[in-house]
Amino acid sequence: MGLEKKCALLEDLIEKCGGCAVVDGGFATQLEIHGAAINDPLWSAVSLIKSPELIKRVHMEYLEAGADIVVTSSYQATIPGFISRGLSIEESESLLQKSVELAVEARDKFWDKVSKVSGHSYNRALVAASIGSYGAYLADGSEYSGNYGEDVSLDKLKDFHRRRLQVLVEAGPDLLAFETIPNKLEAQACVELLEEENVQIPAWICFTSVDGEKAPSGESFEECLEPLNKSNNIYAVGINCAPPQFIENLIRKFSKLTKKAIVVYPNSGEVWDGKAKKWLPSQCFGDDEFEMFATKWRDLGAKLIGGCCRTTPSTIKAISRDLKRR
Ligand SMILES: C[S+](C)CC[C@H](N)C(=O)O
Ligand SMILES: N[C@@H](CCS)C(=O)O
Ligand SMILES: [Zn+2]
Repeated sequence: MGLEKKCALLEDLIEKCGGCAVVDGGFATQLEIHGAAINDPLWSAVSLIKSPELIKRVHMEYLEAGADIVVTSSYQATIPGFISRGLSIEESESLLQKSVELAVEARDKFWDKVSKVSGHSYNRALVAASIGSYGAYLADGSEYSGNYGEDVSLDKLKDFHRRRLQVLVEAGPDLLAFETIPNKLEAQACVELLEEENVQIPAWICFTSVDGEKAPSGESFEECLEPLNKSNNIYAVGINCAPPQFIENLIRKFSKLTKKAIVVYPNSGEVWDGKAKKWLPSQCFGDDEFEMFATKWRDLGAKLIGGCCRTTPSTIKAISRDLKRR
């Protein structure tokens, strides 16, 4: 299936949802709720090695909550990351492939079950392969600073992303989700790579923001979106894992800067301490607040809305209930 047909699948889904599809919530958060130990350089991707069944369970929980799109467990899964754990290249690539398979299996199993129930309100979900930023791989919280150092060039970022992208694409997801991109250079690397590799799967690129105005690097979103707006591979652009109170302003800003669909899936408002590897308490938003926010974000034009870290299936249930109240 070519790029146009895959884009049409996503467009159909958004239409079936009444104009705004629901993305799932914090994947790592739900793993932890089930007791997974992810204080690890591979973070949530450590579960691909240790507990693949749990990954499937978490996908199922988000599907049951009403997610129309599930994001795979590959955010911090990288070939060099797995190799530094003693795995071979072949084993590393097969874990990346597995991340897509687990989500596809969960989606198919769930859809097989609910599609037989008359009057159900679910849609057949799509699977988005997560591609975390270079900063996520560094595991030092630099996805929130954008500070990759002087020696990180466009080519280095493309080299970092290339093989993982090829393997994930080969595994056949419906979408690609570039997550927590903190600067223009990496956004540009991702776009150029999609083109160079002739990828036929629509992608979204989401940035983080720590001030609600700019990318973490200090670059304006006008600059950051410039290479994305020109690309046919990019279906949507937006923000993930930033605090929810920033989102309204950022949707307004993005609507002036792009014709692409807008995707937002903020975290709960807590702040990641990259050194201590834990979430610090901060102004934190619960499910009821997310439900109210979701209506507002939809009315402002967002086409894909969900939650990121520290949100759970109950958050997604609240968002889904709200957005699908027709
Ligand atoms: C989205 S952050 C909470 C993921 C974890 C981070 N890359 C780290 O390893 O510290
Ligand atoms: N999708 C990621 C989080 C991105 S910040 C995960 O939970 O593994
Ligand atoms: Zn997150």
